[in-house]
Amino acid sequence: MNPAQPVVGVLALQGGVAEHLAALRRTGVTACPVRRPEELAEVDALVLPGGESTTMTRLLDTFELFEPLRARLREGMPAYGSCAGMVLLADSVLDDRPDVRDSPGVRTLGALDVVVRRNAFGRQVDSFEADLAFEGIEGPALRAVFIRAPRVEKTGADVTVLASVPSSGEPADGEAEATGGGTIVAVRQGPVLATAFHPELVNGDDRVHRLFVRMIHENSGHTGPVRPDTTEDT
Ligand SMILES: NC(=O)CC[C@H](N)C(=O)O
Repeated sequence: MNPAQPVVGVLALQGGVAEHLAALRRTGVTACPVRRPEELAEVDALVLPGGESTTMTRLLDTFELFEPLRARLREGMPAYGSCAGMVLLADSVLDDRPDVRDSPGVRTLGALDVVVRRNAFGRQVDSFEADLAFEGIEGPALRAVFIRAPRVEKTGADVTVLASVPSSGEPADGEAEATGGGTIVAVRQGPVLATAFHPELVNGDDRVHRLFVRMIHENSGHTGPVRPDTTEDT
């Protein structure tokens, strides 16, 4: 039995939980915060917001959510991670310090066949905004807000690159090949979506959340409409 609209959870340990809930609700789905394993069991899909991936790793353990969440992802639950959420969904995470091989303190959920580097845009540009072309999203360029953002440095064969920004500095190993020269900032693999930026912070543009809700519908046979793109219902 599939109700017409899915129930979408937002991992509510840290970060822009309220903003993601509001954006999801504007698309027409039921959205609720998830803090406990019982709440995770009730949702059809999950958003992992930004924050600090080391802190979120600790909180996932404290709230006994890490293993149940990894299990749901393995079973194919649709998920969308923004910024630190992208870091957590990755298979493998590199630190911003080039001398450190892996990122200590981050335990990843392994739902995306990508290598992600944390804080990849350097200290001088802790935050910036960019207008992006985004595959699967129509209309004007997407305004993207990056805050101590990660980047994707390698993608597996089943990963689709959805958006890149022009590279500054030296490309990482394999990056030029994967991106045609840009730095990858949004990817999809099956029912899993990730962006290095924060669409929930851009008022009046819910197109990334609408894309995610369409992915949930595709994946699960939910039949209800995704409200069309409009800036009027914000
Ligand atoms: N805005 C964010 O989510 C920042 C992510 C943070 N720099 C991390 O690596 O976890």
